[in-house]
Amino acid sequence: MLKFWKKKPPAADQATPPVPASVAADAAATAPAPPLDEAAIDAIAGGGTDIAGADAYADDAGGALSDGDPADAAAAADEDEAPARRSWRDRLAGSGFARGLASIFKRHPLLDDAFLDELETCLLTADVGVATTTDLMDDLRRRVGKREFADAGALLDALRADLVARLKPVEQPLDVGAGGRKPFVILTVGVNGVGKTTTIGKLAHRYKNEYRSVLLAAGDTFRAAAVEQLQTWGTRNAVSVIAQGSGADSASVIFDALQTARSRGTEVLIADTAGRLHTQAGLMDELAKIRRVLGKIDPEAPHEVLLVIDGTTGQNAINQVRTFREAIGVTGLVVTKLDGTAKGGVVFALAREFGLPIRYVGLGERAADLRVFEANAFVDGLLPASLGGHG
Ligand SMILES: Nc1nc2c(ncn2[C@@H]2O[C@H](COP(=O)(O)OP(=O)(O)OP(=O)(O)O)[C@@H](O)[C@H]2O)c(=O)[nH]1
Repeated sequence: MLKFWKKKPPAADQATPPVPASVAADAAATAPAPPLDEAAIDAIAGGGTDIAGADAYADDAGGALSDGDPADAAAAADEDEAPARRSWRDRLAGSGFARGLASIFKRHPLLDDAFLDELETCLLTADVGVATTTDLMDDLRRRVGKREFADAGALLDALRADLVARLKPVEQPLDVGAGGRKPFVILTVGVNGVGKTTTIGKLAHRYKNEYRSVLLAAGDTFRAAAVEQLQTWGTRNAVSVIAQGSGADSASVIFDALQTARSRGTEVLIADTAGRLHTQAGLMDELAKIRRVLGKIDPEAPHEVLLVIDGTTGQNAINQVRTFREAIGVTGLVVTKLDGTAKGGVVFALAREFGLPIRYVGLGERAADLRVFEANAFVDGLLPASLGGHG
């Protein structure tokens, strides 16, 4: 039994945020489109019709196709790149995990029981999860018992190696050029407020910087501000956004966007969806509908279903992955908000529980703060750089 439980129960799972009850009226410049008629889509898709003029199509569909101003995009890029890119350590230093570990190694020069107990508590409170913590601590206690470590520095090296080994299997970057799919369709899903729209903006920035053509689909038709937010990212990065009025059918918007992307030869299509609690069966069904209608144009689409997880969520993230995986099938994860006060340990819990690729992590709000997940950099960012004479 873990010693931690004898002292203090773990924090209760953080509740997921509520669904927004209303949408801002001013964002709905166009009337909501009627719900998507899947029979009509069969007719379009079956006929293999491609759209001749994407702009005209978007307008006809009551959509707003906002092309970004390259000058704005350049300014945004300057703004994002101007200060030197901050290191992983810099970004993760504020996390509960990093601060806890730094403090333990500073206060305990000796590898005694007090040190090991505190380390165990730190892992658990940082949301690493009971199973992983048990594994890790059993191994460290055994090796300390055998006097395998000459000093705290040697134990730190062992801890680093163990943590990296746990994350290496999920270090699988997303290759949007894979298989020559055009467009490569990314569908982003997740509960409310986890950072889906922001992540899409950052991805658009990243792919544009890789000289890829990108189109965004404003499929979050529930929260009007999400459409504006996406259009702002689109403008900043000179990326078109396909949108319809608020309350429009999400599947219809994303279907339009895929048609448009195909007709333009766009390389990457990224679709936003409304935040939904994993307990809302109706909204979860909507995701299945999106997959169905995309499949009518391209049976393999979406090529990536990215589930965005808020890094501060704690163990509730496990339930979210489970439910979204059942509803739509998840192929990759993005863990956001690992900067600031996030505990960070949930990344280890997710890796152990699901083994799903962690494609990106969010280390801040700026475009350049979305990083391709790297196990070594992440673990090094959490662990103390040096033991300041205690090693
Ligand atoms: N510090 C930090 N903030 C982030 C990060 N990613 C997103 N955010 C912030 O999180 C908040 C919510 O982000 P959104 O992109 O609106 O979240 P969403 O999932 O689209 O929200 P809904 O549409 O309501 O479901 C915003 O204030 C973002 O700036 C990150 O990696 N770090």
